[in-house]
Amino acid sequence: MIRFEAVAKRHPGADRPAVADLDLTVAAGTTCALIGPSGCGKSTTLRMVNRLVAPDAGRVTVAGRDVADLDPIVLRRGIGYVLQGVGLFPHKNVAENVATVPGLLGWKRGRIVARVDEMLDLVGLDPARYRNRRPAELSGGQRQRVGVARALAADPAILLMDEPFGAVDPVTRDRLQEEIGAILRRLHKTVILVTHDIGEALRMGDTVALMRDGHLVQVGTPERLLAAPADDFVETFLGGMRALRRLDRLRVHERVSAESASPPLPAIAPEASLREALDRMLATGATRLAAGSGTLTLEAVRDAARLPDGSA
Ligand SMILES: Nc1ncnc2c1ncn2[C@@H]1O[C@H](COP(=O)(O)OP(=O)(O)OP(=O)(O)O)[C@@H](O)[C@H]1O
Repeated sequence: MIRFEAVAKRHPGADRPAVADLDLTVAAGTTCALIGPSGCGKSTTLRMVNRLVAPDAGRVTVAGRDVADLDPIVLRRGIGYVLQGVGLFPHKNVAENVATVPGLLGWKRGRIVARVDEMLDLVGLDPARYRNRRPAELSGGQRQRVGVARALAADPAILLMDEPFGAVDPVTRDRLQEEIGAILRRLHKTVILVTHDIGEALRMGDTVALMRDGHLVQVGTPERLLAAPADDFVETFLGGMRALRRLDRLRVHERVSAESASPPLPAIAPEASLREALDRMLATGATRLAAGSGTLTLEAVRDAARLPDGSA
């Protein structure tokens, strides 16, 4: 369990606190998604858990112990940390990257080799194919998978993820959210996930904590936030998500226009959701997709995303 008790932090030279009077509990084995506008204090909150930032007031406890009383090096070895797009050692290969913490912990070589392969399998990378590659020889999504494998290698109880999928394309991001989310649930990890993406927060979070100006505005299950937003700010923040859920429900064939596609366009199955169609458009840069014998336009997807009363 991770607990923030009346935690406050003002960075040196800043005119206002990055985090103010924060109380938050993340139950063992659950994922808490921290979300809110840029600069609201999410990363500062996360970095107080592994002591990259020290609170000015209040305390942060892990499994009941104040992190301020723990040796930061020992503390960090027990916490996996995944960052956006970076963090892999560029001159080390995939296996060496994944082996970092087990190596620091003095594991025997045979155990490390077996663990590296196990972790690569876990995150969906064939060890034989990928273990000797350098990070530069991987796609963005594969790099993020290696980042997760490395963070989990020494089997930490806690994982801190700061915009872990922020640098990958939307289609890959969706897949990573599903797969990594399932792995973390299965392994019963206690996770704090910082994200800008409300879809990611609602998909991966057992609880979602919405912050604004250093304060916690609302915390609860995704269902609770959607059903009973605490105020207009939460409502507005969730508005985008409502539109995406609407696109999830509508099928491409419901919005296709009869005109045939020429010149050749990227194709989408008529049975696919409009959300998938939007992702395809974002990934390919195309504003029109071929769907069966018709065409789906970005305009049609935009129209569909609007709620009947026009509020989204
Ligand atoms: N090292 C620092 N020194 C001074 N001010 C800082 C420092 N780190 C963060 N801040 C300020 O503290 C506030 C909160 O920053 P923080 O990075 O926690 O927000 P965030 O919600 O994670 O933002 P983003 O979503 O843009 O990453 C911001 O106003 C930021 O400018």
